[in-house]
Amino acid sequence: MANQENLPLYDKIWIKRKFQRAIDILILLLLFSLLSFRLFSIINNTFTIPWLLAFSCESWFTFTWIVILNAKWCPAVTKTHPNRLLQHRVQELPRVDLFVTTADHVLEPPIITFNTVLSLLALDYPANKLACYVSDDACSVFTFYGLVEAAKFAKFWVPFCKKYNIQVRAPFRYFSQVTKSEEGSSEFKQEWLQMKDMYDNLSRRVEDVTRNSLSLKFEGEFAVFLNTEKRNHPSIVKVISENKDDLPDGLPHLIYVSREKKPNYEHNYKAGAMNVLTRVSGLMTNAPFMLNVDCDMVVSNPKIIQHAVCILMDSKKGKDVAFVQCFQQFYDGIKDDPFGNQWVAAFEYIIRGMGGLQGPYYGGTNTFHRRNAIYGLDPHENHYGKKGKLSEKASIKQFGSSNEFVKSVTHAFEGSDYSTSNGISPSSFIDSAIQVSDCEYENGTSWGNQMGWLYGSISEDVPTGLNMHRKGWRSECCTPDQTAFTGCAPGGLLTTMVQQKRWASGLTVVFFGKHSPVMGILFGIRAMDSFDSFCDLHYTYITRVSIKRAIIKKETPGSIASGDNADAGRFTFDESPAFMVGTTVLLVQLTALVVKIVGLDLEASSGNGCGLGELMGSVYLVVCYWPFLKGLFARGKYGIPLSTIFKSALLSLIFVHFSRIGVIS
Ligand SMILES: O=c1ccn([C@@H]2O[C@H](COP(=O)(O)OP(=O)(O)O[C@H]3O[C@H](CO)[C@@H](O)[C@H](O)[C@H]3O)[C@@H](O)[C@H]2O)c(=O)[nH]1
Ligand SMILES: [Mn+2]
Repeated sequence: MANQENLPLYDKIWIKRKFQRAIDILILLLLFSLLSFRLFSIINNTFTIPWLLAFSCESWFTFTWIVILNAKWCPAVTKTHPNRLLQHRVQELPRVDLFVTTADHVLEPPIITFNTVLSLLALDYPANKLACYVSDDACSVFTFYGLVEAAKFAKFWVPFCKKYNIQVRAPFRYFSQVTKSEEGSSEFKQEWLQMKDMYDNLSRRVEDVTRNSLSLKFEGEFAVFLNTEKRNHPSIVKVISENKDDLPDGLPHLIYVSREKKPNYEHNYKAGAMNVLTRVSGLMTNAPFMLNVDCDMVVSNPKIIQHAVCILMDSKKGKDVAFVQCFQQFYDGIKDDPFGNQWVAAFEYIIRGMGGLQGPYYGGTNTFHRRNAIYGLDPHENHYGKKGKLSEKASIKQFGSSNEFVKSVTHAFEGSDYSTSNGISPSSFIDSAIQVSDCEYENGTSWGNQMGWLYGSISEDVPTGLNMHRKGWRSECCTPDQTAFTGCAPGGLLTTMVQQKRWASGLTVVFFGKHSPVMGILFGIRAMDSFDSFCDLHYTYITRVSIKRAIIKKETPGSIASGDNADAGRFTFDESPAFMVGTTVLLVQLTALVVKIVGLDLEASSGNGCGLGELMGSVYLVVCYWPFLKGLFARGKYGIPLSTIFKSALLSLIFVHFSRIGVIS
């Protein structure tokens, strides 16, 4: 019998998809024939600008398709074995620091954030190995208040979840799924009612306080928030709760961090926040691994850390893994989502495909990182130690001027656990934590530049992940049967537009920036999206096939609407001109179909008319615009406003009129 100790903690299984390959090749052939058609057409025609644009865009699409094929064609899944981890290595289970970022208490209400935090505090993992750090870029007293209250509730909620092995540990998700305590022992029913009551109380209190700031007194621990402004305030670091006795079945530490902000100081968005959390946690708990989640993600598989740790701790394959990426999955998404916000195809094909190569890209959330990789080591240095010890001067230059922090980096490099087990608790590091959260701390250091989360783009995840792969690190997907994290996908057109626009502009910066993937195409699949959007825009413009996607990337709406939870699963409309385009396209297609069916097809006899191909094209487009078709007949916010329908009808009439004149003449 094999020695259990030597069994791998995870296996990688390559999967074959022959049918998919056949389809992929077919598409490639079609793309090639389109290109040759263009090339031959130039022989008979004059060279025009639209021809050039069409040809360049189609060449780009062909090129990206080839790159995508490369990524898709050796998909792999990882299979983790947490039981092996637990049977033999309980003593050695590593610490994991948990990071949550929030930046706006209006768009990201405290209730959402503290639910994320509660789902993390309730993870199935020894509580004394976990610490949860929340970065608040809004410096919001409401978020802080919510966390303080949530920590009190956690004392009851976490034991309840563990006792009854509840799987969904974010209370708002749990209570929306289990709305009655009908099943289980009478003891369970009683405790369920208590929990529900406490949770309802908690959310009501936090909501009341958020709505009416007067009821909150700026005393005691809240005093520091008096006179702070979102973009102008000193660093605030507060240990909300502490597992002082180092109990595995206690609660993880909970720490609130709001880094210093000053006008005229670049704060570097989420990347800046992540680097501050990295330093504060380095001082306080210094876990070798760090999990980062956005405040709108919740854990839906309480054993996820065990799975991820299997990958990171595997003695053979795990050594050169810098990060483990869990997929983003969504609750309450739109059924048959017209925007593709749930990324189903992307995960299933592209990301799994990359899993068989150097690994998936870093998605920005739901990711476990290796601290030493974030600190800039490459896999070789991590394994064999850094060549020659860094002099004190060099370390300060690289990591900043906190001696305490530099000391913690040395410990991290040596792989030694030095903090709480020696009886030193997080609260003894408050002063140094405040120091490393200051605006000026990073001046002249390597933070955001060669190491940590990289600056220069609002899509910090792309350059940060690329940089890891460039250094030779691998990454792995972690997809246990039970979904690891769930979040809320944008539901409406507006939220989608804002997100896509931000991604496109962020990615464009990456594409042309310092860490540009142009040098390493294979690493750059995601950043290529930026160029895609550029080509999409021009291409849709020339062909007028689907102006919808072009519009999504053109518009610049003012604010992020995050509150479309109420509309979960439904497509909503308003008076925005953005909807006019889709409605017009739909009406034109419908008119074409009616004309064909009723037999008003004047030009058919001239041999110039519409055949089966065009008919199928129109039907296909109508299917693509299904949500709009439903919108034509629905009323209220789920229906297209009458004024929009009227304007679109006018536009399509004009369009149809001129097309017919064009054809007849
Ligand atoms: O100055 C900032 C801006 C944002 N955030 C936080 O960063 C996260 C992501 O920001 P969000 O505005 O929600 O962006 P999304 O487009 O929803 O996020 C996706 O895209 C981002 C950029 O590519 C990634 O960082 C995210 O992880 C990924 O989920 C949220 O928790 C924010 O609170 C900050 O902490 N500080
Ligand atoms: Mn988000």
